[in-house]
Amino acid sequence: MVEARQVDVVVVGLGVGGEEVAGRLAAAGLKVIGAENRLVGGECPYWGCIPTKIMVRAGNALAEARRIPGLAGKSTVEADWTPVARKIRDQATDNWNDKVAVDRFTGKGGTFVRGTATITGPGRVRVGDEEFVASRGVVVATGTTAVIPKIEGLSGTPYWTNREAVEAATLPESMLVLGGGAIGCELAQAYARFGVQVTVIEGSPRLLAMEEPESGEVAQAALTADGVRVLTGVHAQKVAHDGAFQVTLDDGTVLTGEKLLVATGRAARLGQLGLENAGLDPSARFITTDEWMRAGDKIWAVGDVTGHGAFTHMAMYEADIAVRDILGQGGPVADYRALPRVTFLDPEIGAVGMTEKQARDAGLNVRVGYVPLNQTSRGFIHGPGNEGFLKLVADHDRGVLVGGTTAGQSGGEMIGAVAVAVHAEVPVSTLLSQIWAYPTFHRGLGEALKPLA
Ligand SMILES: Cc1cc2nc3c(=O)[nH]c(=O)nc-3n(C[C@H](O)[C@H](O)[C@H](O)COP(=O)(O)OP(=O)(O)OC[C@H]3O[C@@H](n4cnc5c(N)ncnc54)[C@H](O)[C@@H]3O)c2cc1C
Ligand SMILES: NC(=O)c1ccc[n+]([C@@H]2O[C@H](COP(=O)([O-])OP(=O)(O)OC[C@H]3O[C@@H](n4cnc5c(N)ncnc54)[C@H](O)[C@@H]3O)[C@@H](O)[C@H]2O)c1
Repeated sequence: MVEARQVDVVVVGLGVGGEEVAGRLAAAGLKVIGAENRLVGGECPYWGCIPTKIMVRAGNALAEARRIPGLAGKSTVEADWTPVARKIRDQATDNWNDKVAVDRFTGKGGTFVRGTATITGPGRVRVGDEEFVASRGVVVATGTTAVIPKIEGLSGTPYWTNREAVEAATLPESMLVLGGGAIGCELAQAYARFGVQVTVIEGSPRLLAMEEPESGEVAQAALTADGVRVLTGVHAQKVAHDGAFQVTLDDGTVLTGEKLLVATGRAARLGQLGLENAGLDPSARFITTDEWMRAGDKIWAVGDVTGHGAFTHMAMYEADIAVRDILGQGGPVADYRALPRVTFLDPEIGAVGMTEKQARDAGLNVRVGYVPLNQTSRGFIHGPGNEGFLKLVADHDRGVLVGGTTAGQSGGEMIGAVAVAVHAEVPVSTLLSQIWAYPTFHRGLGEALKPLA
């Protein structure tokens, strides 16, 4: 072991959040060590958001072409995965090579260290043979990895997680998907649109269990329309693999599939990080932070690892707060009231803030506005492909929106308007006096607002 190097900050994990923190601090002139044991950029560019949205975009193009009959003539669609896999490999991920990202960081003046970092004391981090002492502190941004449930026979089989599903150069004939959350649903629809026979097995009574019940219904209808078999309220009891997978459910049904995708959630792996050496609890599910992303003395945490929502925009948001704190720049602190999220199905399901149930459970005087998209002018014009709804949740006592869902064509774009209203606490009365362009999808928000007056 060589003598410990004195630096200003060590960032552990250079995924979305860590890369942002490390790059900005280095650009500001601090002596920054960025440690990453896999690829700089993290899950989002290599196995998450970007490649999966390339798949979704391609699948949506196929679906739209298949809507031409009855709308505009005839179409013959022949799906081909090759350009999708090529774009992911050659353009999006550089064949899973992070040289560009490493250069981006070192170009800002940061020092990059490849390897697994562990915290050895307050402000101290070891990576391989090197030890660093950070005078300002350590930022933990180690993200999450796929949870693999304890199901008899599963371990040891060649099951897939999102990583293998993203890296696939060719598609299987069939795929069983364990878990009907965002990952399971998005990948199920994309694969199905390329001709894969997909079955989704979801343990809870509905898909997208964290969102509005109506969102789960829309997701289930959309997947079913694409030929996906959706099973809810059932659990896998046993998994076997003999070239193909057999999954036995708790009701005795046996399902077979060429591949098995495990998409049953993600977890922060805190046990191996040495958090106890910095006074933090390594057995916790997530790292607890205050409004400045401080987890303790001279230690910050940002991104998935804080448990505030596993989204790239959350990692970027928290990174910005930690950077401002470390540089003493002040500004707004963390505020999670208007957290937006989009499940990239067709139809897209945008959501922000509280669901109706969350608002009721919080004891608010709730009013709800709801409009099916196909009952709006634009929905009528657009069909086929006009499934979805707009739902707004208001705190009637304060006269503001606390949440909303925009499911439908451009649902992920529409949610922006609701997010502004929730974030800025625009009075419902002000929103009701707004002019909404005709005939847009978002004009339906004006209708959904009416019962909230
Ligand atoms: C299939 C999929 C699709 C997704 N789609 C979206 C989407 O459309 N929109 C969206 O907002 N979010 C999406 N997400 C979530 C998004 O990818 C994550 O929220 C985001 O990557 C979190 O960033 P992070 O920096 O917290 O963690 P990560 O990106 O996971 O980065 C953490 C990094 O730390 C490294 N690391 C861990 N431990 C150590 C250690 N001890 N030493 C050194 N390095 C370490 C890891 O290798 C990793 O590179 C998706 C996720 C998945 C899996
Ligand atoms: N578009 C996006 O922003 C996007 C896309 C993908 C992922 N993500 C992020 O990644 C996170 C992880 O995604 P995910 O889909 O893996 O997790 P998730 O927590 O959203 O969904 C996992 C689902 O698996 C089910 N489940 C758990 N164990 C099961 C079992 N043994 N059998 C059957 N079902 C089981 C759960 O009931 C749940 O519905 C998301 O919560 C989200 O924050 C975001």
